[in-house]
Amino acid sequence: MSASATPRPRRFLPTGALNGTIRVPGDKSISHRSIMLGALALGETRVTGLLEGEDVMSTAAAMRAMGAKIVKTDDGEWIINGVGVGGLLQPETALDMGNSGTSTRLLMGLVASHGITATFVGDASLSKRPMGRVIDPLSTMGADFTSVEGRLPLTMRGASPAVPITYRLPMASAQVKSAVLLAGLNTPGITTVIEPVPTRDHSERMLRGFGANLTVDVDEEGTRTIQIHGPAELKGQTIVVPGDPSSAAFFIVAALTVPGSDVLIENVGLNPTRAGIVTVLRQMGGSIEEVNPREVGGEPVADLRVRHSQLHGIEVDPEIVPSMVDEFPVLFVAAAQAKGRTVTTGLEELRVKESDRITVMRVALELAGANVTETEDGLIIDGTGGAPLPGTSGAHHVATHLDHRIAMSMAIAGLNSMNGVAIDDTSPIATSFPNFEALLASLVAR
Ligand SMILES: O=C(O)C1=C[C@@H](OP(=O)(O)O)[C@@H](O)[C@H](O)C1
Ligand SMILES: C=C(OP(=O)(O)O)C(=O)O
Repeated sequence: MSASATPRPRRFLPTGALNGTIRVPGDKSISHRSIMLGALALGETRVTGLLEGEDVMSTAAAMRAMGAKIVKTDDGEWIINGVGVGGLLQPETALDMGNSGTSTRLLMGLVASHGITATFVGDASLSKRPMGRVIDPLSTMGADFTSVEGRLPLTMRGASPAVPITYRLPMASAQVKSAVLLAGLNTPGITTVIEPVPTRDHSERMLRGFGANLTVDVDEEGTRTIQIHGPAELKGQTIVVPGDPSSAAFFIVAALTVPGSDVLIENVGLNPTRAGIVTVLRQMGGSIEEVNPREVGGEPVADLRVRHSQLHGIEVDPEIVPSMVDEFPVLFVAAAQAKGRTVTTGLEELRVKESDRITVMRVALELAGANVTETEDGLIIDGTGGAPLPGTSGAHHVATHLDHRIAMSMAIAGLNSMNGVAIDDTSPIATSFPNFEALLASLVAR
């Protein structure tokens, strides 16, 4: 059981209606990539709206350790001066990835085609997560790894020159796809990733935006073939990071489930490869209105007006899973308060996130009085029909296992409950959403 050095327990009490306007922080996936590509580009990259969560700061520290100059100005803009593709320096000490799978796997891709050696370390949660999924293709490209069973701590020696490969993804993972494409940046020739099931496409969009020669072909079955020509030359860009739909999801579910709520969430990224949660919650009867749709930083964005709604259970189509892979914990919270049964399948990837999100959410929701059955690849949830959940009682605390999404999901479960929901540790929330508790407080009537 993993816990922070100084855990911060908290009981999230019933709030009454949530009302007001909030703006969620920048998208975590886009923030990581803007720092990585800025650090590899020639010239200056300017980023506004960067998520300043711990995960993204781990990426920034690693890119600094490999030679990039990264500073934040007084007005909140981030300025990155890159080293150029091929120019990464050997880090003098181990790269501390904290809790961040995205930092680890994407940076392993970058190091794989540079002639440097790097050691990756992480916290107790990250040290349990499988890295074999990137070690396999990157070894074929010529990188060499030392690890115990493909887990952190791990040392890798990049290949120079690396060998271009054609790699068919064995699981739906944007991190694996991105690791191979990023390795392809400094690999002479054409590196190809074949993606049978589409996953978030921020890497492809941003690599093109920085000037890489990258093509995407989609066949009649929907299989995507992505090719990058290396070595690439990237040029510094100006980037505006849209708000994170994965962070917005907590407040969408809060507003839908707490009676009387009416909340406007501004600037939410709605890239179709990320917006599955909005589709599914609408299928469940949720009132989510898109206001002022527009484009920010090459990504579709809108403000979302969300009103309390009577939700009903559905069978969630497994095909939509990759476009909402991080939103299932909070979807389970919505399902626990819906009318009737919600069935989810095809969620095997949830078992290898910061925690096993299927088992951990089953245990957490049961502790809060919900009716949940665990299957091999999902949960079946019989909802209350809108009535408040009992909540956790006495000294019982939900165990979050160093997983920010478990902590935030169960915080939201507390808002429409009888006793509130007590959580063992809120500190992991800072990995992706440092002002989550402050934004929640701002929506509660005083
Ligand atoms: O590429 C990314 O930025 C991410 C991809 C997803 O992971 P997988 O690729 O492991 O599915 C997601 O869960 C993670 O939060 C961020
Ligand atoms: C899975 C997640 O992130 P990562 O893989 O970067 O740790 C997440 O943010 O839910």
